Amino acid sequence: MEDTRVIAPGATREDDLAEASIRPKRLDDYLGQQPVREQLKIAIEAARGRSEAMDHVLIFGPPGLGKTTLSHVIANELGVNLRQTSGPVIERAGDLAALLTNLQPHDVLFVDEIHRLSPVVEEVLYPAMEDFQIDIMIGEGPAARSIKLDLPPFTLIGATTRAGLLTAPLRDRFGIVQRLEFYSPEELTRIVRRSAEILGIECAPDGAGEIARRSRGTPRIANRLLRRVRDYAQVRAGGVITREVADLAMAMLKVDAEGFDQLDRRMLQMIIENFEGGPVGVESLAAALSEERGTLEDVIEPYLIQQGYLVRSARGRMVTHKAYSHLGLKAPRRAPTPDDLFEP
Ligand SMILES: Nc1ncnc2c1ncn2[C@@H]1O[C@H](COP(=O)(O)OP(=O)(O)OP(=O)(O)O)[C@@H](O)[C@H]1O
Ligand SMILES: [Mg+2]
Repeated sequence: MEDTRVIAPGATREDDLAEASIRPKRLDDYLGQQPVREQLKIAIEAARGRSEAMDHVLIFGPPGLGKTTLSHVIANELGVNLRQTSGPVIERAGDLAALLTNLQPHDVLFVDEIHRLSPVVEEVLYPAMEDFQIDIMIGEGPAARSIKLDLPPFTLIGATTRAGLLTAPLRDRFGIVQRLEFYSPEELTRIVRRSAEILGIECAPDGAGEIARRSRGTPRIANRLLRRVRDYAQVRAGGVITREVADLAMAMLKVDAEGFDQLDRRMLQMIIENFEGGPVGVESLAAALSEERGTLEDVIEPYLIQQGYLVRSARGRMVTHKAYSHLGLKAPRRAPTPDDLFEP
């Protein structure tokens, strides 16, 4: 996903290049996500101890929280190879068969955007995950027949932005399901300080804290803001990132005190001004903002909801008092609730 917002959680090409050196490779460098790390540590050790392939893992969470990173970390810790592919790339059952039959025993097959697998490919995946077997068709027409192939035992790691997008039978076949949460400012501070050290950036603790607080709970954004603030510090402030320098740089980038940018604010403002604070359906909102529905649901909303600026109900999205005050607006005496739609 190419995006020009400085706080867009999706990866840009610049991110990919810059991230190569700072992306954690071991579990010890994968900061935060304590419960996830603890459970995986045990699963990894157990699999290694038994010399078996580890159970299949499903990782879900908003963009930029570390799904791809964690998959690589798992393979590294298991001491196996990782093959990477993604849901939309596997077009035919044969593509998947080729990937699976080329794995070494205990290897990791990482399928990004696993919710976008085609139904036909998904069917092939079920017996592969369950019994390490696939049925493939040989030949065409009347001579066609299906043969069973044994696969090396492997670990499938699937990543998706929302678990709800997966079909139930696929989801049920993962022994380990992990949800990544937004990072706390403290965790992000540690991530910023680690990245600064690797990149040789001089960053005072309060400077790192300021960057962390404005990173929407997302390591990818934290690392990107670090690079932008570094540029600013270098050109305007003698190279050292202090809190004041971070503040000035962020003002220039139009990232506000909560880490929201114009799109976040536009969305909250739109709900308030055009939809009386909500509830408004996601489709109407997407149309009004000229954004894709998926972008709102996967990228913009999760953090606004987690931070309590927005609530999602069956009737649509509503802003909270917090949103009014953040935008410097006076909230109606009672912020609307779904009950308002019913006659007394
Ligand atoms: N727990 C972590 N500790 C330190 N850095 C992290 C952590 N998680 C992620 N990062 C950093 O954030 C960057 C983005 O993470 P990653 O690419 O794994 O996100 P993702 O969840 O796969 O995103 P997408 O949904 O866009 O694929 C990584 O390159 C890495 O440097
Ligand atoms: Mg990823």
